[in-house]
Order: sequence, then structure tokens, then C-alpha cells
Amino acid sequence: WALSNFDIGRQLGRGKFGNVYLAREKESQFVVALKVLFKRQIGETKVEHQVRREIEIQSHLRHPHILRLYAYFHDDARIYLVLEYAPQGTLFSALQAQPMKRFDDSQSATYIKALCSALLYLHERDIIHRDIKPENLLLGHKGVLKIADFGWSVHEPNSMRMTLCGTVDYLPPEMVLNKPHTKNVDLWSLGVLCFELLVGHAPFFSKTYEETYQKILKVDYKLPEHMSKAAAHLISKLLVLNPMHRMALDQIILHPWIVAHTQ
Ligand SMILES: CC(C)CCNC(=O)Cn1cc(-c2ccc3c(-c4nc5ccccc5[nH]4)n[nH]c3c2)cn1
Repeated sequence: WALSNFDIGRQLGRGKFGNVYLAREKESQFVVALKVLFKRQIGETKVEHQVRREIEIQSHLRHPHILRLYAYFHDDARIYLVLEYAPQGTLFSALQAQPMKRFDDSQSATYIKALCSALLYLHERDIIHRDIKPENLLLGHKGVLKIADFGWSVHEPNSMRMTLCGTVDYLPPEMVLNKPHTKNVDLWSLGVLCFELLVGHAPFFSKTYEETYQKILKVDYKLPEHMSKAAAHLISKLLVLNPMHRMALDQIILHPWIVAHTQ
């Protein structure tokens, strides 16, 4: 493959290492998201091996809720990633577009269940920390959720929350304290996401990083009146300080809140 195989369209997102464009393969007319990474920037920041590892991993993943990496190629200055195009954009923008800036139980449970199945698939392959937060989750045809690991902090033009190192709202206590992290970090992030989908903001959201860190380490969050008891129960089983005591993925899928609100 080469750049000449594609017609390039509008910019879909931008990030530290490069931008993402809508593109169409000329022969097949197949629409993709073409991500451009600049070698110079990657070389300077020594993430080259990480990019190779990511590409190697992602190109072999096949799951309905994980964004496909179809192909990659490079020229002297850039690396190009041919990624699945998600027509309905990020979950972050879908959340903002909600009248009350939040989803109901059945929409939220549907997203959480899809994420659980994608995380089970990744954990079975010892892949963790997929950085699950609304900015990194895309919506495909019919609004099907897709994990896109934006290791390179790619975000749509309108995602306000991105800071230098991205939002800290999703960091589990063990990462705030710089302890080694296990795949159970994803269970914590799942709890944070579940809260945010149902409420419209993250559970430990605060004005400053410091305050957010303190709240995370004390697991200090408040449940809004409108949240169902079943949802609150599931969240309380995921936002648990000790990583080993968080509810496992196969248990989450069987939780009454998920069962009651999904097909
Ligand atoms: C292999 C390694 C180096 C990283 C591979 N993974 C990624 O590059 C993760 N990534 C996915 C993207 C990305 C960003 C946006 C989109 C979109 C998309 N569809 C949109 C619809 C409306 C508005 C914005 C949209 N963005 N579809 N597919 C995408 C894919 C950017 N980075």
C-alpha cells in the first residue's frame, strides 16, 4: 500500500504524534480512517519500538468491539495506519450530544457489556490498560462500541477534557501511586466509565489534579439521586481500592443491572 492508493478527506482527529483523516481506497471505494504518524517525532521520543509493538498487536486483533487496524505502510517521513472508520464518532461526543449529557440504563449497560466482552478478549491475550475512557471509544455502524487504543492521545477537535497527559479521572489508585499495574486497572476504569455514562461526569472529577488524586485514593465519590440501586451496586464492586477485590469481567456480564438492561 501507498498514499497514492487513497483519496484523503477531512481531518477526524489530531494528536501528539499525528493526525487522523477520513480516506477512501481508490480501487474498492472502501472508506477508512488514515492515521499519519511522523517518524521524526517518534524517533526523537524513542517510542518507535512501542509503535511497532502496538502495530504488531493491533493488526492481529479481531473482535466486534475492537477497532480494526487493516494495514500500515510508510514513506521516508511518515508511518500510515489504515484503521477502521467509525461513522458515529467518539462516545465522548455522543455523551455531550445527549439532552441531559448522560445515557439511560439500557444504553449505558449495552456499552458496558460490549466493553466487557472486548476486555475479556484482550485479557485472555494478556493485553491490558486499553485506556478506556469516552474519548478512546468509537461508535461504528448502528452505534456499536469499538475500543480504539489512542495510545497517542488522539482526540476529536471538540473533546475539551484533554490535558497534556490526558484526563486523570480514569487512573486507578495503584497507578496514581505508581505501583505496578495489572489487568485489574481495566476493571476500575470500567467502573469510572459506567458512572460517567449514567451521570455525565466522572466520579472523582475535581477542579485540580491534586483534588482528583485525593478523591481516587479515598475512593471518594457521591451517587446522584437518579442512579438506580442496581447500577450503584455494580459501580461499588468496581471502584474498589484493592485491585484483587474488583468484580471480574465474567461476573460483570452476569450482574443483575447488565442482565436487566441489555438484550
Ligand atoms: C498501532 C498503534 C500505533 C496505534 C493504533 N491505534 C490507533 O492509532 C488508535 N487510533 C484510532 C484512531 C481513530 C480516530 C478517529 C476515528 C474515526 C472517526 N470517525 C468519526 C466520525 C465523526 C467524527 C469523528 C470521527 N472519528 N473512525 N476511526 C477512527 C480511528 C486514532 N488513533
